[in-house]
Amino acid sequence: MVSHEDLAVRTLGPCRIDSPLAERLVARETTQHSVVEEDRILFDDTISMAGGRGLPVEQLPSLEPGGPRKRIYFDPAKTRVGIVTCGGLCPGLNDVIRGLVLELSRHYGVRRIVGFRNGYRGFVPRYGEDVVDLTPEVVMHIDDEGGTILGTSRGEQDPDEIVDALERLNINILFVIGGDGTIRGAMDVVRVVGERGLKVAVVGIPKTIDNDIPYIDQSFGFQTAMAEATKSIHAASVEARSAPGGIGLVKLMGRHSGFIACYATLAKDDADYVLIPEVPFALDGERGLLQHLRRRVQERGHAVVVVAEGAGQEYIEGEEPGRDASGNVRFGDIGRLLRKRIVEHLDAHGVENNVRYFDPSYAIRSVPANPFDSAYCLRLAHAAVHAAMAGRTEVIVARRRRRFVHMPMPLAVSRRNHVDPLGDLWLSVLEATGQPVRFE
Ligand SMILES: Nc1ncnc2c1ncn2[C@@H]1O[C@H](COP(=O)(O)OP(=O)(O)OP(=O)(O)O)[C@@H](O)[C@H]1O
Ligand SMILES: O=P(O)(O)OC[C@H]1O[C@](O)(CO)[C@@H](O)[C@@H]1O
Ligand SMILES: [Mg+2]
Repeated sequence: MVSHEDLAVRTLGPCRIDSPLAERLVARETTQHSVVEEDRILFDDTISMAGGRGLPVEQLPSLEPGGPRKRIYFDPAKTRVGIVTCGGLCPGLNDVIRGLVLELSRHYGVRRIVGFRNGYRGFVPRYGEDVVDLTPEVVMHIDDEGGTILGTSRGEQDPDEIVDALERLNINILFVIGGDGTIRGAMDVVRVVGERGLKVAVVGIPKTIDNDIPYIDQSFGFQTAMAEATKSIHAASVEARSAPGGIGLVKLMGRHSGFIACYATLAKDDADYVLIPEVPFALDGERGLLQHLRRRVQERGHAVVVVAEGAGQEYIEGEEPGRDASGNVRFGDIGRLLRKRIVEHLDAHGVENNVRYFDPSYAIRSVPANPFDSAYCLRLAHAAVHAAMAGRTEVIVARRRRRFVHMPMPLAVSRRNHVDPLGDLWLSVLEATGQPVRFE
């Protein structure tokens, strides 16, 4: 259970400098639409959860609100900022970079902003990466493209070498844009910064198309990626309906969390089966997927199956799961295995079949952000700049139940966000597909 202590935000010191944004804050008060800096946002949102703690309201776990402060820690004229993007691509990375640079330069008057190339290796001299000056002119139209203008990478780097680079360049604020691995890396940087007695703020903007960062509303880029995924489901459905015994099979990203598969399915209500890592399924047997699918094809002539890449890994034999440079597990291809097993099963039962396999893979995450995600990225970037200028460190900025908040990095990596097999989302998926609660 998340406690008050888990939500405590670290700061570099007292805020003694008037913020250039202070005038705009004079009339602000806590409302449905804003939370003033003196206020806190309750963590629990049901009476049973909050009441179950048995605490007076002021002692309930609460989050620090995001947003501009009247007084800030860093003197903008003397502040030097670094930005890095790490991990896999996600729609909106360029929007976040652009938002950071524009907010820092236009509203706070920060003049020295650099981008480190290709993730954490951009700090390490032996890779020979250059450092990019990020000005408003450089970033103005980068949101038109997917990817990240800074490049990204996986793979472990020595936090001491990262902090050496921060020291060499006199960086006061580091923005890290990345997923759980990136945030863990940032926590190592914070540790070394502390050991050396430096005053460097490290603020994260969480990035994951898998939507697997806990305690936040959907992560940026998720909506865009999910919308892209619907195109493959639609194509699979068209193919399936246009051939005798047509079966459209779509594999979507989602290593440990099946959010993309679930939401894309709900958005394009064409799928008959959704398989996700969180819900194990039996392939064989009277109540297994294959029998069910065969009956469905015999009755209705076609079917669409959506599978998240991390689902059903226990069926992939003979292949030791590999690891990527960051140590993340590389899964076997559940889509190809399903295709093989479906064809074998239907052939064995003399059922005509035409299986079409779609693997949109990277295509869903390399596109530019849609307008919703672009706006979301910009607002996250604003919140990140406000947090950093106020000396917050080892935090990510996040939106939780539509409020922008500061969340300590340790909490953000304390667990993974999963589709709850007993929760509302999975229930909606079951209702939309009509598939059984379990294949067992
Ligand atoms: N446990 C860890 N401790 C320190 N650094 C880490 C850790 N895990 C990953 N990193 C570093 O963070 C960077 C990005 O990590 P990773 O490749 O796991 O992507 P990610 O940020 O989790 O994003 P994605 O959502 O694409 O998985 C890499 O340089 C990696 O070495
Ligand atoms: O092949 P890459 O670039 O390492 O990334 C693939 C992985 O990255 C993600 O997009 C995010 O972690 C996963 O869904 C996917 O398995
Ligand atoms: Mg990760």
